[in-house]
Amino acid sequence: MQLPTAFIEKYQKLLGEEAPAFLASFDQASYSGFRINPLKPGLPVASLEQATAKAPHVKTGYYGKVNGNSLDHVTGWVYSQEPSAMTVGEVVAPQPGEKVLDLCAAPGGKSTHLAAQMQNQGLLVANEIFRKRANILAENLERWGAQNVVVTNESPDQLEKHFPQFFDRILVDAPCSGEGMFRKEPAGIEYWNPDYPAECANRQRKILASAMVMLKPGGTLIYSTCTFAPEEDEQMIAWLLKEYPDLAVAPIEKTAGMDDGRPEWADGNPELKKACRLFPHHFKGEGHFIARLVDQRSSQPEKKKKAKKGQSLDRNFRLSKDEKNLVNDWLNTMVPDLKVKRMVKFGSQVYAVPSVMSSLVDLNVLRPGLHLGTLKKKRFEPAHALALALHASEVTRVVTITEDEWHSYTHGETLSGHSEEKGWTLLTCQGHSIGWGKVVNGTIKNFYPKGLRN
Ligand SMILES: C[S@@+](CC[C@H](N)C(=O)[O-])C[C@H]1O[C@@H](n2cnc3c(N)ncnc32)[C@H](O)[C@@H]1O
Repeated sequence: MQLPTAFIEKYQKLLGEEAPAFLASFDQASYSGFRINPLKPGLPVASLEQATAKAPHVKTGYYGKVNGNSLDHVTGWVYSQEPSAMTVGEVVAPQPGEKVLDLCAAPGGKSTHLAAQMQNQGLLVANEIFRKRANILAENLERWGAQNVVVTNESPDQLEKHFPQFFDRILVDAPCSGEGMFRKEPAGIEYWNPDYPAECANRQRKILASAMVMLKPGGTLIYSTCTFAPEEDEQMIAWLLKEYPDLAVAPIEKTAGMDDGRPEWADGNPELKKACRLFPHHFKGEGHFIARLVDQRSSQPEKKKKAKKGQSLDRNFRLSKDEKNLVNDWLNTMVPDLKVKRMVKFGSQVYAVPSVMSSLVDLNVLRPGLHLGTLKKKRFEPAHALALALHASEVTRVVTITEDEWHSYTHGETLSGHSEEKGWTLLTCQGHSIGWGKVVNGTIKNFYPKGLRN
């Protein structure tokens, strides 16, 4: 690989004796990996057969490639993620019930990992600044079947106005110079110049300043990049510690091949050793930097905010009584155990909002929670996202189809010869919830979203 001379000289200086091994790693093959989804009701057997090894550092992680068109992938039983990137979610370690923010979230590798650990309890806000990327993020989270995720499309400085001191845990997986992606995406090398890391660092400081506005006293901030540049890594943590004296670096458990942070590449503060570096000449992955910081102010018990008279968290998004009844009747018949405490509509689209979510007003929200379905004239049509978030055991009417039929279904075809009982049914294939069908005169009408058909 043709690396820029200035890049080579920089790392020769920084790494000394280690530099030849580091630079040689750019000519070696890159690593692929995937995580399995514990929110789904079984193991993705076909994908696991493709795994080359278990990733020892991530509970749900494996080395190997998954097929993007496979049943496992299309139904969200697996997520393809590079093995060093999956270390981040493991360090974030969100707990069920917490309020968590993934501030730079698209396309959703880390968000899906966080959602998996939260077990549908609490709130994960997955935010992305660019609309197109935010749409991809929402799609990936929908496949993953997480029920407690709100997807927003805001810049960090807008988001901070909405969520002051709100989150228990914030991940800033920062836009960076991406030196750890050179092997996978060599085109990225063209953007690199000696000043690029410093430019990225300016942007990262702004993003981190917004993150700090949103962090609760006593909360945890996780900062990660996929670059080796000290300006964006140790020097960024040194800056945080100076700017926010309440923050302290917390240790990260390191397994084979993981390096300590390098204090000598910043201000010499030995605390920086607690950060984690993943170098491709030591670790089987593309490269990452991760630091965990804890706010040492004591956490305060939450005050319940009273909605002002005539206002509510969801004003503008309320369903009428009739609309609510329509949705609840459908849910009670088809998914009796799904209890929706907070329901909103965006246009004709109905969502279940995580109850600890703040107001939706004045926030650019793509997905305010689990998409339940669409209000049609006097009827309710369930959303594809709802099918992907449910297990067959939770749904009163289920039809199991073969893999060949699943292919036909994804092409938009109707299915025949299954069920005589009229009405909605969840379709499953090899235990995977794949979407909705509606039985009419012995055939199953296809409700696979047109935009996903192939
Ligand atoms: C490293 S990527 C995130 C990858 C993601 N966390 C994942 O695991 O799939 C950084 C993200 O930050 C977004 N970004 C770019 N500029 C930004 C800014 N000024 N503020 C916030 N996010 C920004 C990018 O669009 C990109 O999606």
